[in-house]
Amino acid sequence: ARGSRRGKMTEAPSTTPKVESSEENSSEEETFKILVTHPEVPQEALDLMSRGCKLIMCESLPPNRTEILQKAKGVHGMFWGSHIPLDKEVLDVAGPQLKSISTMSAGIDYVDVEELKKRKIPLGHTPIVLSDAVADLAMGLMLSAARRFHEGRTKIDSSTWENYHIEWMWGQDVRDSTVGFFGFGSIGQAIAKRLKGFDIERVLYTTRRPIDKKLEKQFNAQKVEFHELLGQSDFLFIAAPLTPETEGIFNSTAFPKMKKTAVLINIARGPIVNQDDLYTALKTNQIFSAGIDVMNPEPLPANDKLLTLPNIVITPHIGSATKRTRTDMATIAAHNVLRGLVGEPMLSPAY
Ligand SMILES: O=CC(=O)O
Repeated sequence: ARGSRRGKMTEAPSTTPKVESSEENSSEEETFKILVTHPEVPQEALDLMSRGCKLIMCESLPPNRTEILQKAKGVHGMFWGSHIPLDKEVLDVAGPQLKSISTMSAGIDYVDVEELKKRKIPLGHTPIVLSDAVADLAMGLMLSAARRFHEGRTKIDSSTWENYHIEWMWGQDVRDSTVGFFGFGSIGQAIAKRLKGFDIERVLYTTRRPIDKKLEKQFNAQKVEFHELLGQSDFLFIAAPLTPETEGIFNSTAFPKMKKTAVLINIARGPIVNQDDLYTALKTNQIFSAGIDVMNPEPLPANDKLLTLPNIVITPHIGSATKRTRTDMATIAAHNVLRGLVGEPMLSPAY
């Protein structure tokens, strides 16, 4: 079911989760306990999990590591609804009966995956289902950075609407452009699909995973080296996971290789970009503009220097923030946890 985008996400595991127990009628101990690390998990997901299991709900907002650690002891499953590090300490506190975890996110950079693998604990996450929502936002960031929405608003606010200048507020055309993707997975492809209506010239990409030749053809996409992606893209989307290899790769070495007219869009993870270097690149017009939904740190302090720049559009990490998408993510995560508890393959396993 990996890759399923709609419909299939409501498949329940074939058996009702039950703890194997030698004693009859020891109902308390026989019920699987699932830690839910966030108090606002959509009800649909809670209803699914509470059918056969006991939910241990965390109540703090923002989610609080101390509370999570206090409540983790003895649970069999974890619905990890917060981006708090899921590491060895959490697993040690929980204990050896822990057998199933799912995040409610596509990115799992805050999870110690090696530690989970070592303990043979299956991990689920929720990619694919959010790709359309994230791609919608990416298109918004692209257009608003290319056509200077943020700066335009400040011109109105400050009564400096000077459209008597012929060259006033000129932006970048999307038509006939070369669009580059740093990472061309489900989100990158959803963006490329949307771009089909914009008469772009071609698509370039770099990726860890090989891309199906059919997909390359469908998007008229060509795999290139990173330096070519930088040098040739008019619009460059960052749509890759944060890993040791991608961390800080957009830096003071990369930006000067980009076109002065280039627009950079980041809907992946903030630390893939060296933010001080991005500031300099925008301030000194090494690149034209940027649109970012992710940054470092999050939340971004209100006095961050990035916010002083006219040529950046910033949204507060809302790529998947629609009712339907978040509800679907929660539902899939719940199924992941339930399936892991009964030893069935998760809907969207992380490994
Ligand atoms: O950033 C959001 C996610 O990884 O789902």
